[in-house]
Amino acid sequence: MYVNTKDILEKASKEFYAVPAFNINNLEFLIAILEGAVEKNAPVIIETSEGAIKYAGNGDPIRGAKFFVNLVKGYADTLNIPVALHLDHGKNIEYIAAAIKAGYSSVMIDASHEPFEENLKITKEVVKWAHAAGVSVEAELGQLAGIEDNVSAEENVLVDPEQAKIFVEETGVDFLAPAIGTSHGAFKFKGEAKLDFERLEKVKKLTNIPLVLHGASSVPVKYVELAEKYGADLGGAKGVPAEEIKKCVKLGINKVNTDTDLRIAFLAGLRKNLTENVKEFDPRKYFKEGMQFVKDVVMDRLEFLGAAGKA
Ligand SMILES: O=C(COP(=O)(O)O)N(O)CCCCO
Ligand code: NA
Ligand SMILES: [Zn+2]
Repeated sequence: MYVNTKDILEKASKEFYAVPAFNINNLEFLIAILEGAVEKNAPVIIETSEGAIKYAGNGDPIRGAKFFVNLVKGYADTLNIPVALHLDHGKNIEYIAAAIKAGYSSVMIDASHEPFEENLKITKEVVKWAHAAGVSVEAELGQLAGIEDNVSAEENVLVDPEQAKIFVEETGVDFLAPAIGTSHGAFKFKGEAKLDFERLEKVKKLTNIPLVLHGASSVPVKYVELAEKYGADLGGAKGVPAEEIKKCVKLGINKVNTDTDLRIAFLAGLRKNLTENVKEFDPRKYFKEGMQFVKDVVMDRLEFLGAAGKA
C-alpha cells in the first residue's frame, strides 16, 4: 500500500531500525526494489532526484512527477507492504511544487548549501506548504562532499548538533539528514570510512526525530569486479561498510539513502548479459540479470538495516 513516509519512519525511529530509500529513474529498478521488499516483507521508500523527474518527464517536472506517482502508487497499491515515494534533494521550487501536487509521500528541501538562517527560512516555507497537503518533509544540515546528479559540494561540513535542535524546533521538519562524514557517489573516502558517531548521537538526543543517512552506498566489491570483468572502469570505487551503517542505525538513523549500489549492480548484470547473449534484443531478457542483482542488493540491505519483517 502507498503510505506517507512519516508513518514508516516514526515506527522505525521508535524501534531503532532503518528503512532504505532507493533511488529510481526507470521501471526496471522500481520492479526489482519492490519485489525485493515483498520477499523480505519490509517497508520501503522509493525516491527520485530532480534529475530523475526531469528524465522521466523529458524535461517537464509536472509530467515526470505525475509519471512516478502513478507508476509507484499503481504498483504499491497491489502489495501488502508499505511503500512511500520521496523527492530526494529537492532544490528547485518548481520540482518541489510538482512533487507535492502530484502526490509524493514526502519531499526533501535541500538548502544545506545556504547559510543556516537561510536554510531555516526556506525549510519553514516548504514545511508549511507540504504539511497543508499532507506531505512530510526532510531537510539537511551540514554538507556532504561528492558528486552525483546535480548534487555536489566541495568538502564535508559536519552538522552542528545544537543548531540541529533549533532547526527542528523552528521549522517543524519531519526528518533530518545530519552530515556526519559520508558523501555521494562511488568514491567516498580517500582513506578509511570515518563517520562522526558522537555527533550523530548528540543530534538524535537533541532532536528526537527520525534521521536520514545520505551517501550510504557500500559499493559491494563483487559487483564492481563483475562490471569491470565485462568492460566497466570503476577504478577506486569505495563505499560505507555495512557494519558502519549498522552503528549509525543503533544511534538513531532511520532512513538510509542508497543509489550508487543499485546503479553498479544493474550495470554488472547488464554488461554480463549483453556480452553473453549477443543475439538477444528483447530488453525484458537482457535487463533481467541486472534487475536480479538490484533485487539481491535490496534484500541484503533490508536485512542488515533491520527492516525485514517490519511491513
Ligand atoms: O544520499 C544518496 C545516496 O548516495 P549514494 O548511493 O551515492 O551513497 N542520495 O541522496 C542519492 C543521490 C541522488 C543523486 O543521484
Ligand atoms: Na532525501
Ligand atoms: Zn543524498
